[in-house]
Amino acid sequence: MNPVIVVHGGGASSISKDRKERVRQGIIKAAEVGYKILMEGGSAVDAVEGAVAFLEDHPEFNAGCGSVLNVNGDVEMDASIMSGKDLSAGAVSAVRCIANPIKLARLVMEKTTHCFLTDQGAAKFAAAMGVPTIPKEQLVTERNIKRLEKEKHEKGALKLDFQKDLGTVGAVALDCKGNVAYATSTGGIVNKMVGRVGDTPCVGSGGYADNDIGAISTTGHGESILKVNLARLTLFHVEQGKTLEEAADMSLGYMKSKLKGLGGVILVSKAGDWAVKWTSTSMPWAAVKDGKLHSGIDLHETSVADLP
Ligand SMILES: CC(C)C[C@H](NC(=O)C[C@H](N)C(=O)O)C(=O)O
Repeated sequence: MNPVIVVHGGGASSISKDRKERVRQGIIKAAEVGYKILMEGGSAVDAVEGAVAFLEDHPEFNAGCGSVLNVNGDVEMDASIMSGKDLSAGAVSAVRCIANPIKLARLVMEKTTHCFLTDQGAAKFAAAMGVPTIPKEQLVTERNIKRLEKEKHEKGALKLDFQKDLGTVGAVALDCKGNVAYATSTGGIVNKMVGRVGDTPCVGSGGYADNDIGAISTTGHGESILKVNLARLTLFHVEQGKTLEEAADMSLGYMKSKLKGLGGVILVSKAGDWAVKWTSTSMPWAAVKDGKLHSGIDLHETSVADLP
C-alpha cells in the first residue's frame, strides 16, 4: 500500500497576509513530518500523532501553543485520536498546562480501558504517565491575548462569523499496511465559557477512522459539528458509495443548511484516495502521496510539488 497523509490547519474566515506564508510553511512541514514517519514504516497512528504534535508546537495554529483563550484568558484544549484497525480511540478535553494534548489522547487510547478523560482526571492521568506540566503562559501567544480583548470588546458573544485567523489542526493517514487513523487537536473557540467542550475530542464529530472505509478529521463551528456528527456522517455517505468529494459536499452542505454552521474536512479512503473540502472561506491543508506534495489555503488555489 502506498502511504498517504493529509493535514489541515483549521477553517478560518480569512487569513491575514502576513500570517499566510507562516501558515503555509507550517502546514507543509507537518505533512512532511507525517509522511516521513509513514515512509520509515511507522503506523498511521504514529503519523497523525506526529503531524498534529508538530502543529500543536507551532504558535500560528489554534492547538497546543497558540491555542485561543477562554473567557478567563486561560487555555483549555481538546484532542482525539483513533485507529481504524480496531476502532480504538482516545480523547481528552479541557486540559491545561501540557504541550501536546494529542499525545495524552494517545495514552488514553493505549494505556487505559477508557476512551475519554476530561479536566482534572485527564491531568491526574497525565501526571501518572510522566507527562510534564508546563507553565500556562507557555501556551499563550500575544496574538491570542489581543484576539480575546478584541472579541470581548466588539462582541462579547460566541459568534461564528467573527472567528478569524484560527487554526484547529488535524491529520488523516493511510500506512503501508492499509491501516488508517485520524488525529484532531484544538484550543476551541475564542472567549468560550470555562469547561466548554467542542467537537474535536468527540469521536464521530471531530474525526473518525475505520479501515473498512477510511479516515476523516474535521474543523469548524464545534456546536454545529457536534449536532450533525460531521465525521461519521461523511463516512456514512462514503460507505453508501459516494466519492470522498461528494460525501464531504453532502455532509458540509447539510450542516450549513440545517444550522448555518461552517467547517472543513480532510479525508483518506481505504484505497488511498484523498480529499479536502470546506465551507469556511479558507482552510490551510497539505497532502502527500507517491512523493508528491499538494497544498493550498484558499478555494481554487492548489499547488503540487515534488517532495524535497
Ligand atoms: C470558525 C472555525 C471555522 C475556525 C476553526 N475552529 C475550530 O475548528 C474549533 C473547534 N472545532 C471547536 O469548536 O472547538 C479553527 O480553529 O480554525
